[in-house]
Amino acid sequence: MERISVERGAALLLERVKPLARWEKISPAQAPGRVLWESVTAKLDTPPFDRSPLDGYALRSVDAVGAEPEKPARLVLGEAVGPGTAVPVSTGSPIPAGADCVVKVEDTRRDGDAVLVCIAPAHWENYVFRGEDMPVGRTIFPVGTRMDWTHVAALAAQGVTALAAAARPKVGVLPTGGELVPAGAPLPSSGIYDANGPMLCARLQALGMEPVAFPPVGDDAELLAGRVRAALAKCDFLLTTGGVSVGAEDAMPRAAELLGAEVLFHGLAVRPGSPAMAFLAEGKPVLALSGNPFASLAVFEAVGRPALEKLAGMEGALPGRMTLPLAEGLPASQVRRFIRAVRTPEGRVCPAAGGHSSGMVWSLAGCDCLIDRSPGPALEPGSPVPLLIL
Ligand SMILES: Nc1nc2c(c(=O)[nH]1)N[C@H]1C(S)=C(S)[C@@H](COP(=O)(O)OP(=O)(O)OC[C@H]3O[C@@H](n4cnc5c(N)ncnc54)[C@H](O)[C@@H]3O)O[C@H]1N2
Ligand code: MOO
Repeated sequence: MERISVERGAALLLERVKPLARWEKISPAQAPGRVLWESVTAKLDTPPFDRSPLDGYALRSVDAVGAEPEKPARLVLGEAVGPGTAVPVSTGSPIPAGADCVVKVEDTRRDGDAVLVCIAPAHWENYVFRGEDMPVGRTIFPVGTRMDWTHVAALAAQGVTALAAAARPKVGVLPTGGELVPAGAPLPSSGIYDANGPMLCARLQALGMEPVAFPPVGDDAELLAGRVRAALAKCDFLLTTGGVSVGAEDAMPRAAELLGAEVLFHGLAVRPGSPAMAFLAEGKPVLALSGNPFASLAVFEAVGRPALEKLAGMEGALPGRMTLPLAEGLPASQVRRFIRAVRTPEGRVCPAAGGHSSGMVWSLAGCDCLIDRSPGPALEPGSPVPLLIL
């Protein structure tokens, strides 16, 4: 089994995935996690009128040239701004025609029906122009934008009630392994509850995809081939876990053969997750992850996620990457490793507490990144390491 780099594996899968050609109307409230099928263009100027950013007086700056606390400019209060006349305004209210500035209330004193302006305002000072935020016709969010809650205010301010979002990819999740038991069933001796299925479904949900959970299937290649085929009929992309290694019971490579699949790769040069494979069956992509839950998570993030984001209409989107110094040292490694980790408030990265060996899941909880550790000698605390952000 030839092991290829994670990047090569991701590229091989990515090039065989096409964005879905389905879309649907959603409301702004449903926007978080969704991808725009069409650009959103401003239909109205926002703000819709010139407005004051503070409580004070709108006036013509030429009427307060040279004003100082000891030598204030006196302007009569009126309903309209004109030579020598100011109009009281409050934060967010329209600035009356004719004014070219607003003086904040703290920089003024009242004098009967007049206001004493104690500073000389500049032309257009404290003046928010109509359309300054989003002018009519501007593309506010281009096609392919993956929206989150931070996009909602702009949509709402534009009065948007419906927008066209790419359909959420239906991603099947099929855990394999004779030892697996779904939640709620009694646990036989040498059985374990399926952790990968629920974990990957939760991850897909968080990424704005539509998970389709299939019950765990045993290690029989023929049975597995049938279940993969049936699952592919109900989804756009299938994730499986388990059964990809070299053990006699590892049924996935044989199932792929039975399906007449085109294998894209089998074996990645990374730990954990090295036995992962990807193939096309029934014209759809399958990413077969190893059974070890952390291995399945890491390879899903590095290889599966870019392909799924392309399927979802986010062409070229890659998982976020950054580099941070290690909070503690790492031992030497002869192979490339993904290490579950947490970013600290001090701007460092710390391997997760708890066990890291095959099958362990507790230490995954609360992780927010993976350390992408290249092969090499031990690393001192403070050494910069690349991260893949979850
Ligand atoms: N002789 C060799 N043996 C193994 C090799 C190897 O190169 N030579 N590779 C090892 C590696 S690395 C991994 S990873 C596993 C991959 O095999 P599978 O994909 O078939 O994974 P399993 O053996 O089924 O599971 C590994 C581990 O994770 C537990 N597991 C599996 N599925 C789930 C699930 N859905 N929820 C929770 N836990 C799960 C499973 O019980 C095992 O403990 O092969 C190694 N062997
Ligand atoms: O590489 Mo395995 O996927 O150690 O867990």
